Amino acid sequence: MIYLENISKTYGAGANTVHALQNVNLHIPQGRIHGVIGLSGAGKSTLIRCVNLLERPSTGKVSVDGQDMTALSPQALNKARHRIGMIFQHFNLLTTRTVFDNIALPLELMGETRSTIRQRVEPLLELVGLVDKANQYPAQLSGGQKQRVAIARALASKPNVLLCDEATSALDPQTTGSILELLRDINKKLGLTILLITHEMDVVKSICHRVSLISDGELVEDAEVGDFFTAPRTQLGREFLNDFLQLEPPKELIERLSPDAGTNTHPVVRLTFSGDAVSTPLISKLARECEVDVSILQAKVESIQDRTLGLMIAELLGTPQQTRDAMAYLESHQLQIEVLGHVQRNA
Ligand SMILES: Nc1ncnc2c1ncn2[C@@H]1O[C@H](COP(=O)(O)OP(=O)(O)OP(=O)(O)O)[C@@H](O)[C@H]1O
Repeated sequence: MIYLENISKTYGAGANTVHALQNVNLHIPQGRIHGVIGLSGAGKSTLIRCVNLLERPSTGKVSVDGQDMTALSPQALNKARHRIGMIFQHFNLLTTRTVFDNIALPLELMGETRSTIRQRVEPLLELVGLVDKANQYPAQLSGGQKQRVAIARALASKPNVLLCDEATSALDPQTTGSILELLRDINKKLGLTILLITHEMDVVKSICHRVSLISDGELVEDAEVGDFFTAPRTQLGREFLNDFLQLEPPKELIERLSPDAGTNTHPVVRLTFSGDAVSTPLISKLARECEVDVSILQAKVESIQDRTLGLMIAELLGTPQQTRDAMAYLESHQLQIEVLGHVQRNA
């Protein structure tokens, strides 16, 4: 449905050149909800704006629904954009128009008659739960209601793709939840393909099927959400995950952590379990079989779509040989182990 092939985007020139996107390849099949995450300035907005050519890529090809967007004439591009709705962080509603008239705007621009417009807008008001607000103005609405109007407006021209540019970033967590619920509902009911960019892992966890991680203009991960949350492949992916899970060693322990293993130290490890490992009593088995003591400092279990993810920060207490055996044992049971550092025994 959406294909980005070798997309690069450069802003400025000479010493001011910014490589906002570099050789990005991405395929989003029809009916999927795809999230793109990344740090501020990574290139997320540029990426999403390249899909409907609000930004024209410097090189590469963008196809949506079988159409090569980069090859279209201005008129044909305008028409193709009717099939691609977009919503924004700050809603972008016209303050002088009522809710009804905001939703009607794209249809007016398409030259539809008043009766066609009414027939189209009324079910959309129903879909987004704003029938009773039809004659109100944006200033009279909450942030969540404004975003509902923006969603209805984006759907007015019957698009088959919806682009969401940080659509929930200006909303409180509860309202975010209700907007995500609405997007999920629309995705199911209308079979709409949704591409969203966000810096919030919660958003990805809640509604995305697949996620891409972008860093300095490059796509560094692209995975099903369950896989990304259970086994991110890059350091940045792990940092996003750790921020989301908020599983860091206690502060006083961080201060005592040394990167080097000494003769009288033991390792502090972060363990990530998924699949069968979550429901297996591995830690007690580990203690018995490798004769190490395991001191659990923090632990958490998360459900991500159909997967369960367990996380733990623990100290492994034993002789150097015993702790090596323990780590080999854990690895052989498909746990991911990250050694956070070493602390002095009896410290
Ligand atoms: N019109 C522009 N002219 C020059 N540089 C730009 C322009 N738009 C974006 N950039 C630069 O391109 C890079 C990517 O920006 P972009 O807005 O796509 O990132 P982002 O991941 O969406 O960031 P944020 O989360 O902060 O919105 C940044 O270095 C930014 O400064």
